[in-house]
Amino acid sequence: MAGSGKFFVGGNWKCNGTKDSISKLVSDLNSATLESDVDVVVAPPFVYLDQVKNSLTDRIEIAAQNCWTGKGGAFTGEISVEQLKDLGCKWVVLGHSERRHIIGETDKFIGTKAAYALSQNLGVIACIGELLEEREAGKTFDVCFQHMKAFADAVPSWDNIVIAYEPVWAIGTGKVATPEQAQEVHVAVRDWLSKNVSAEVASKTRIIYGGSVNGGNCAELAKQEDIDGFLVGGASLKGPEFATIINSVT
Ligand SMILES: O=C(COP(=O)(O)O)NO
Repeated sequence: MAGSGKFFVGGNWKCNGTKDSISKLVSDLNSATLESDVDVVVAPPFVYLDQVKNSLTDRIEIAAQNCWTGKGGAFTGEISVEQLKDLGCKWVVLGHSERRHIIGETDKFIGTKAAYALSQNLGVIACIGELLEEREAGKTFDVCFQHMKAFADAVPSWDNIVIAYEPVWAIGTGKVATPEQAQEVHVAVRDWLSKNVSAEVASKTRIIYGGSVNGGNCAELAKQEDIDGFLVGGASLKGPEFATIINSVT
């Protein structure tokens, strides 16, 4: 299991950065003082994974933002799990709403990727979350449970999975979920795991929140019993602020 701390914080850099800006960000992360019981992961764009892995402190693992569904080969433009592991990746983000709603990845396609990644001992940060119109229609739990079922139907084990609840309406908008809104879904997801997988998996699986987390709102969110960390976008591109977020999870 890649990382077994009680808490987990990921930085999803998305399609951002240059060699120079990433060098500065890595330097800021290397000089940060980080809490001990938090597993920390950053997910650079593919093209910077090697640079980051070879310059970042070992205290922080690297993740990919996507992967192919199986072994490499004649799949133009894809990146295989084997290649990601060759670069030192320990995790991969799968099911991110930007890949579901911009790229059009389906639950089944995402599940296939998750199953293969886990079969090769690459940890999976499994993203779930509803659109604003789905929340407004009272379908938040239905959508999140649909995403959970798609992962559960595909994965060989839950040992190396972190669940990231990321309400789509909070991603990149500055409209962070309230601690109560986030906690309500995290509790429901943990209960779903207990009922559909096992009480043990429900208890040990880290469920992290993502969607406009920043240095100002992280502490209130982190106080919630079932928020085990964060998956941070924009604020993870600022080293000192990302360190503040990491250290808020206790
Ligand atoms: O997509 C996100 C969150 O992004 P923001 O923090 O920028 O809302 N994490 O994967």
